[in-house]
Amino acid sequence: MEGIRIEGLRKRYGAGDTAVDALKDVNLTVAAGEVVGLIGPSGSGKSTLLKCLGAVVEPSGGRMTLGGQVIYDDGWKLADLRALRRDSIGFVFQAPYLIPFLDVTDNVALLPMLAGRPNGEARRRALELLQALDVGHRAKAQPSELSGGEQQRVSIARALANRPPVILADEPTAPLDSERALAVVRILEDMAARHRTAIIVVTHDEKIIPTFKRIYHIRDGRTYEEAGEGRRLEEGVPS
Ligand SMILES: Nc1ncnc2c1ncn2[C@@H]1O[C@H](COP(=O)(O)OP(=O)(O)OP(=O)(O)O)[C@@H](O)[C@H]1O
Repeated sequence: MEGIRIEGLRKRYGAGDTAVDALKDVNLTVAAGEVVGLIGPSGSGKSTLLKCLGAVVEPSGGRMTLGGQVIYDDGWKLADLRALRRDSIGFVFQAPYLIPFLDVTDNVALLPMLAGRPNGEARRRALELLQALDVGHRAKAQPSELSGGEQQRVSIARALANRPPVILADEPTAPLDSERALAVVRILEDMAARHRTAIIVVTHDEKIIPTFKRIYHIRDGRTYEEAGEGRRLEEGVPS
């Protein structure tokens, strides 16, 4: 399938007496065009799961499919993990991590340029995305001249710049007020639907948790799907 499918994923750090089983049995699917929430207490394995999905950390077993491609099946199935990270996965973090000495357009155009796109084409695409995210008027500004919400929208544009099939967002709304946090989620949902991107949002943020149609909980290295549809259905059931 397109999107993300994770089956029986495991990750053990270290060996012997000091080994830590950070992921014991993770099962999760995100369809192309869908945004799901991932919630879990500190130490439950969220960061480890994102690092495995982002091909930053090697799992110990199980299977992961991204954008229709098996990337891990009891071992990496791709020789070039850097190309996978660059071309297939967009990252959005709690802090926007924009490059301070590049203007907003070049922050977004940088990855496509590194992937070999001509500069003019990469900048045009960057501008389109910035406009779609309502920060087109700030295209020539330096990151330091932007508000926190504007910087986060630029970082979402950057994550979308290579049209990745998958976006991993780690606490993307933590520093934002309610209105801006909800706006970021709406943008992610809109972008997922428009570009058929599968998006996982790791969050503790009570402001945005009720907006997810589907939620996975992770506890002690195991995932559980919450009956998110049920919450909506309950609301819709006449009393
Ligand atoms: N590099 C590592 N070496 C050994 N153990 C690790 C390593 N990274 C994480 N762990 C352990 O794996 C478990 C899961 O950690 P992880 O960072 O994935 O949790 P988390 O849910 O992201 O937590 P938090 O919300 O606090 O960031 C924890 O017990 C942690 O101590």
